[in-house]
Amino acid sequence: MLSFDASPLLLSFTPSLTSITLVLLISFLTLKCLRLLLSSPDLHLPPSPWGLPIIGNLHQLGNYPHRALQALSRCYGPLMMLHFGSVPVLVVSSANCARDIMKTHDIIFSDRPRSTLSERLLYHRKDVSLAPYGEYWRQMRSICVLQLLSNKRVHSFRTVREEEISLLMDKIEQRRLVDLSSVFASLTNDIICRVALGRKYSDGMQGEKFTGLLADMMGLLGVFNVGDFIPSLGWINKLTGLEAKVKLVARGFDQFLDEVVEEHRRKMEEKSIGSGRGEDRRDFVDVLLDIEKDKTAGFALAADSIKALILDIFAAGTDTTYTVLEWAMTELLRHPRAMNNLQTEVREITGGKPIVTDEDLERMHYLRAFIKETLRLHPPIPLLVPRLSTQDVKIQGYHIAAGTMVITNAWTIGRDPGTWDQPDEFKPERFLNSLVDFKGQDFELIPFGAGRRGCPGMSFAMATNELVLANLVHKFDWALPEGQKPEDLDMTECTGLTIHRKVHLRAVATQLPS
Ligand code: HEM
Repeated sequence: MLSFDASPLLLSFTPSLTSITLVLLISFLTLKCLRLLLSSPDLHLPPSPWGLPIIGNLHQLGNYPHRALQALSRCYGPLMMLHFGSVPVLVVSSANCARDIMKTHDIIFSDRPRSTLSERLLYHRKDVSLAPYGEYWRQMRSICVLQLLSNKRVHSFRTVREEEISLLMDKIEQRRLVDLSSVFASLTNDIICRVALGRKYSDGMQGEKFTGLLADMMGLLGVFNVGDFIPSLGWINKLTGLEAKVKLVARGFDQFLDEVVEEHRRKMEEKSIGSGRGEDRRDFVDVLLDIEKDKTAGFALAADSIKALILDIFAAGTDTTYTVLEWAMTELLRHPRAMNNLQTEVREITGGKPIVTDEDLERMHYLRAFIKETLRLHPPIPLLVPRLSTQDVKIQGYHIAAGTMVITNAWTIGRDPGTWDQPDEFKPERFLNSLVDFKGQDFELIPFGAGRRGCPGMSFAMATNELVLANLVHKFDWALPEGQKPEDLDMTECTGLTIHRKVHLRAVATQLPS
């Protein structure tokens, strides 16, 4: 090791030289202090709860980070700076601050932080949700929107929705006591499978494998990966078997998707698409293979990108949609008056028709208000999807550095007493004479996020949610299983990325005389 003894040098200094050095040193320090003082407004950081060495604030998150962060924001305000290990994390907990991030400075906050586990599952960010902000993301997102999620495309899938909902009604008719959580999960899976892959994958060995893989993937996407925040602890995943599980699921899905793509290629070669199937019968994989083949999109769509897009649609679209249905039915069973209002509206508008259709939905204002209230109190992804700042910026006078991860607590924002009357009460009526919507313009209600990275699947999800709920209350009366009172209904949330019920929702259906 190098050592340096300064004393002989100091002794050799003449007095005048020493004083010059001293003056220089003092001036240097004064200048440094002045610079610090002058620049201090730029370094005005958001308030931070006290953290621990190495782990920072991780110990304060608990099992339900959206709730823990709400409690912290009550002490530290709507903009807090936390540290998850070594990563600075800005937590946003008010509509005004969310507007600053997702509207005023949207472009600065349009990137996503890296997540090792998700990257392995989603083809190293070749999907849309996790792709870094830039040209690749723009192209992938525009393919998803144009080919699958636009209003026009969503409308074109109406037959699929109607057929699947009709099958659901038949299932319920046969059962009486219904595990609503399970039937909603299979319904949303089946709908997405049909529009994305061209057929259902819910039966037989292949179906079992697919649903198992999907459940595993959703679980893994919600796992908190300590190595992303404390790199020195990355080895823990090897020890716990998490890394092996991620590899297994990623490989399993890759094989499954290879088979799906192969099946589509074969059919294309047999010319079954051009001749036998009409334009609107083509599924998402067909469209992606067309883009790959004729390169009209102006860029090459690689095989991994195709698989990543398909996987993204399942990861982003299934659990979220069924979670809304699950909480909506939970709240209906807890609030008989709301159930009565909804049934009255649906039955009046639908008249004697056997099923509710898309046209009827347009006039169902209570249904819309009811779903908004469900999304306000139970946003399926309460902390949205994290963003990453790409440059230094000032938000509400605070300095936010480039590379800061941003978490927006939609759950807390939805329960802000400054915005809502009796914010913890379930009152759909609050939306009846209100223009507030969840489309990303009103920051007090942002279950789908907002701005450039806002959810492109909103219309797709709402088309299913509205039609399912309307049909369920149109055809059946609903009650809790015998002996269970509405006030006793277990409301425990599960942990993870998408917050659905911990305990499956079961209810008794009684068919109305037609
Ligand atoms: C009720 C159902 C849904 C909810 C609550 C929901 C919520 C969200 C949220 C919070 C984000 C992040 C937004 C942001 O960063 O500002 C997001 C992104 C996304 N969602 Fe949804 N989503 C739902 C349904 C769907 C469906 C059905 C699909 C597709 C079939 C979908 C596809 C996507 C995609 C691809 C992204 C990534 C967008 C990007 O990063 O550019 N979502 N969603």
